[in-house]
Amino acid sequence: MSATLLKIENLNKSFGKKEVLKDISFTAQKGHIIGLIGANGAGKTTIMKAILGILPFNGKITINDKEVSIDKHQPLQSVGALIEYPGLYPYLSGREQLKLFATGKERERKVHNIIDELQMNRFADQRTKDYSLGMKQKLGVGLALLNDPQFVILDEPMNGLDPKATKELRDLIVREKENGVTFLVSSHILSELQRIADDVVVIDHGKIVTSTTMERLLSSNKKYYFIDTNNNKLATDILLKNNYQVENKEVLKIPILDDFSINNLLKILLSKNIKINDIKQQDGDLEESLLKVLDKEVIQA
Ligand SMILES: Nc1ncnc2c1ncn2[C@@H]1O[C@H](COP(=O)(O)OP(=O)(O)OP(=O)(O)O)[C@@H](O)[C@H]1O
Repeated sequence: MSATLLKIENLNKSFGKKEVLKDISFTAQKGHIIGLIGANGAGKTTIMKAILGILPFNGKITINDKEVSIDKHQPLQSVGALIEYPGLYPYLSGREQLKLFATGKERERKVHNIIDELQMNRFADQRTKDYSLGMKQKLGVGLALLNDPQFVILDEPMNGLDPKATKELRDLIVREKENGVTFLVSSHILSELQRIADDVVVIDHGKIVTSTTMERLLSSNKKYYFIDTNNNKLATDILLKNNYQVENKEVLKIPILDDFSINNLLKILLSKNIKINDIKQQDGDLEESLLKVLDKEVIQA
């Protein structure tokens, strides 16, 4: 059996004359967490709706090698999803709604487990009309995970969650992944998914900009030395003359490239009587580099 759970080939979608998805192709391997990253309006929700067969599209989508479309929903039986805002019944409690949607055997156990896992005990018996955005979001995630799905699609699940709830949700996703569940999780904030996603698909204006592993994306992030001296202007001039790159001249910001040697750099500065006040190493801001990639795409488009 193939290790590919989801396969999307040449997915195109227009609303009227507006092309919203342009030739999207990617796969999700079983047991992986795939982060779908893109700014608001990039097309994340539309991709998810296409996978769930709730809108017509051009192209081919398969789950476990079985085709999904607006009128082929059979492969979706083992799929759980939270798309946009969870549709909740305001006068039912969270527990009642979970009971309503629990299927198969052991419904009580499923409801009990999910309330426990998501730490919803405190508010599970309140009517959802009184829930905060974060509580609604948790219940929405609970509904998506309720029936022991093989594949879970979560659209911006961290929306409205405080840092503690965000961490709990991240931990839950990772635990479920360890049980073999596959996830497609969207966010417009890379750092929300940075620690959990195995693979990442970055989309912008309906096109894939990058599709790679999270590890590779992170390793493309530059590292820098930040050096403060008694004369940063002079130190910058000296380093530029010696073919170093210096990105910021207030405090010297020097990218660490392949053949970089901090010893050689310091030797040069010390030989010119420059005094080093401070030196530290730091990773670049991945979010920032990603935005640069996206900006370039926008300019080229
Ligand atoms: N039913 C619709 N009719 C017309 N345009 C639509 C429809 N649904 C989505 N769009 C447009 O498609 C584009 C992609 O929307 P989509 O909701 O997929 O983006 P997104 O990446 O999920 O963004 P967000 O995080 O803001 O939801 C947007 O320009 C949106 O306005």
